[in-house]
Amino acid sequence: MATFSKLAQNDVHVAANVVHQVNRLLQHPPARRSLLLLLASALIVRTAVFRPCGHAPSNRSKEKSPCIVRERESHDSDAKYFPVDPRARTSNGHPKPKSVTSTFLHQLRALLRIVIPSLFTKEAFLLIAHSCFLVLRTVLSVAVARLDGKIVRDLVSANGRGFIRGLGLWFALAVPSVYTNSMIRHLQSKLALKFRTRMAEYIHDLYLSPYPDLRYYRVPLQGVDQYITADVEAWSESIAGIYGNLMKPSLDLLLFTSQLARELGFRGTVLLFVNYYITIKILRAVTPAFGQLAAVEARLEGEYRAGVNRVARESEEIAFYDGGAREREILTRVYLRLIRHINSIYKIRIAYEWTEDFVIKYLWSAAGYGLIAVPLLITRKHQGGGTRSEMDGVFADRTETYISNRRLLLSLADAGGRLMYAYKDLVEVAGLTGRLYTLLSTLHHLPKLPLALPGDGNTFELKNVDVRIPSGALPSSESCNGMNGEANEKEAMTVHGDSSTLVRALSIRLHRGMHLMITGSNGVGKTAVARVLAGLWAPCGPLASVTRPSAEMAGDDRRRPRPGVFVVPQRAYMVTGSLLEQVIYPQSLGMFYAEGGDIQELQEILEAAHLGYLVEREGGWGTVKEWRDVLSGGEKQRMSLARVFYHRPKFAILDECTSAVSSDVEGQMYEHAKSLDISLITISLRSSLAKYHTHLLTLMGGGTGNWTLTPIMSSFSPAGAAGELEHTLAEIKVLEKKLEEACKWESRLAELKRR
Ligand SMILES: Nc1ncnc2c1ncn2[C@@H]1O[C@H](COP(=O)(O)OP(=O)(O)OP(=O)(O)O)[C@@H](O)[C@H]1O
Repeated sequence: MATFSKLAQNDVHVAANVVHQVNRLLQHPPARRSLLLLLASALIVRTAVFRPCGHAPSNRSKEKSPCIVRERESHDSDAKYFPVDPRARTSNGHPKPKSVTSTFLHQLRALLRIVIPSLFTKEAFLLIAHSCFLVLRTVLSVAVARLDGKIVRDLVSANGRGFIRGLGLWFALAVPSVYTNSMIRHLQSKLALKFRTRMAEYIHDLYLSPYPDLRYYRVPLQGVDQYITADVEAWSESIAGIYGNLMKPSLDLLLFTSQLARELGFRGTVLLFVNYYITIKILRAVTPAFGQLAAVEARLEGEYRAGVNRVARESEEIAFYDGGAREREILTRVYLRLIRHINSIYKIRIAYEWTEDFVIKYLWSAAGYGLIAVPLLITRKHQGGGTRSEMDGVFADRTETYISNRRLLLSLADAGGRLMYAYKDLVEVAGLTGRLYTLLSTLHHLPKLPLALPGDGNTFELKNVDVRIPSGALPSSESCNGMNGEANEKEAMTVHGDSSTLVRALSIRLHRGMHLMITGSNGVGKTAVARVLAGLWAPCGPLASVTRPSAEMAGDDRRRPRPGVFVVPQRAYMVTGSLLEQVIYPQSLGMFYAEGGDIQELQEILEAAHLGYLVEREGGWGTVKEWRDVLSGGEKQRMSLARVFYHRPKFAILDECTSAVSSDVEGQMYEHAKSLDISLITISLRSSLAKYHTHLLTLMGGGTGNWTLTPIMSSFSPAGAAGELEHTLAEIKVLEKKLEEACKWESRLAELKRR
């Protein structure tokens, strides 16, 4: 115990001695106070920021959810910070990278609002802590420079005690110095991660918006995955780094210059600033457009990544076609374009880095020698003469001044170098900022879909709807007009023009219990009608209106809500996850169990979809596989139907989703859906399906936009209904042929008139 207390006393003594010596070293009370203040704040920050690994929160449920679904109002109000600036894009729609301009500052401000929403956030706190450590590091650097001079002075004047004391202080200063350096690195990484999380959450909220009128549908940006993954990461890292990279050398420059100015006098200080000016002029002249180069590199990376993703996604089809060589050729071309660009950046960098090295390392050092020589050679020349000990003292003083100033000048050169690197980084950040801004402004200005009119909740109605192909561009030119008044008129989707109208003035009204089959030849616009019904495409036309059935909340007889509309697309989609999650999609596993999930019910649903064997074959409900590859085409389609049985929507839109299923199984599934009180809207060319429907919508095509809606009489025999459908399809073909001929005659007539 006595030993411990002695050791403790020793520690206290050593610490007191260190503080005393540092105080003496700094000499100036304000500098001393600020150093102590910074050390204290460093310790507080250390405790607040470093959470020991063993101190994980005991109650996981108390953890903040990583997903913030933003309020609708904040989505809308944020849009004003992201105006679409056409000058920020190139002709092919890609963002035009910027140098450090006002556009960059505007874009940066808009993005920083997202990652640091207020001063009372953890991000702001981390930034302040980071700044404190940066200031502390500069103060410590000055102290080290002064101490360096002092140690050499003691050595030259053979002061053994002073030399030993200086060495002790050297180690004492090393402790806060290394601590400060590691904290700066740690805080920078933490800041980058925080920025990334904020930005990723914000983008996820916009990209996969839960609001029906903001629903994600084909963002008109090529390689959107590159923007969301690599660009967000690179931007966060760069922004967190650039702050330290700019602030630290700027602080160093200020502090070292002020320290040096005291030694160099007026003439030396002016020369120092002339040196800065010349350096900036030279380096600005040789700095290439790094921002533009970085943005082009990110775009080419995105194209290469998209190519690899496409091959992975469509691997089986490519293998069937034996298209490996062709795909390799395409990928190689994209890859070589990327590599050529990176190589050209390297080449451009050589000249820049050569100049930068020469100016910062050699020119600055030479200028430094010159500046140090000014007081030594000129100002103090007249100080010669005196006794030997006086001369020794003068030499010791000069050596101390020389060593301190040389260290300060070397640090100054280093700070200058880092500032130049930071400038280069800043220009690169400008490119990334431009790309992220483009993504966010595009997401904020995606054309909103007009909301459906509230009906009685059980009716599906289209009135005077023109079905047109949307351009997918941002709202700028002509738009669909007339839907739900002026507000929607402005916001509705843009269109290519009249030739894009697939169906004109479509009016259909479906009640529960009615089943509609939509037919017509390929490319006539059947799926387009489904898109308008589902709300993915805007209905066009001056008097257009849509009434959609509403969802039914869970009640006594139902554990889960019943959607108004559920669409099964042509291409079966399998989600990442277990077999169970395939059936309940888009519901989550958590929701399934929260509603008292019933596995027996799921098994019955699979039986109804003729997939009862699947659970045993695949090793249970929890099996996770790449279902897209594991299930056959027909199985995937039956799984899609199983989802319909699980959710039991009021209306199900089935877009040719049973084409790979045998007719008898298809029929049984249709009957089962009807027995669950689901009204069917089927898109199909299979005449055998007509018998399960009450109405037939036939799209004429041929550019006319015409359509017919006829009831399928229940008194008809199935064979009769099928016969009627075949007859209709044959008639459509004849009409289409006639229309084609009419077009030819029209152009011939026009030609004759011209003559
Ligand atoms: N996003 C789009 N951009 C441009 N054109 C589109 C778009 N979507 C559909 N089209 C065009 O609209 C037309 C109708 O397409 P749709 O998918 O509705 O046809 P369909 O009747 O369902 O055909 P199929 O029977 O072959 O499935 C087609 O000519 C198609 O090329």
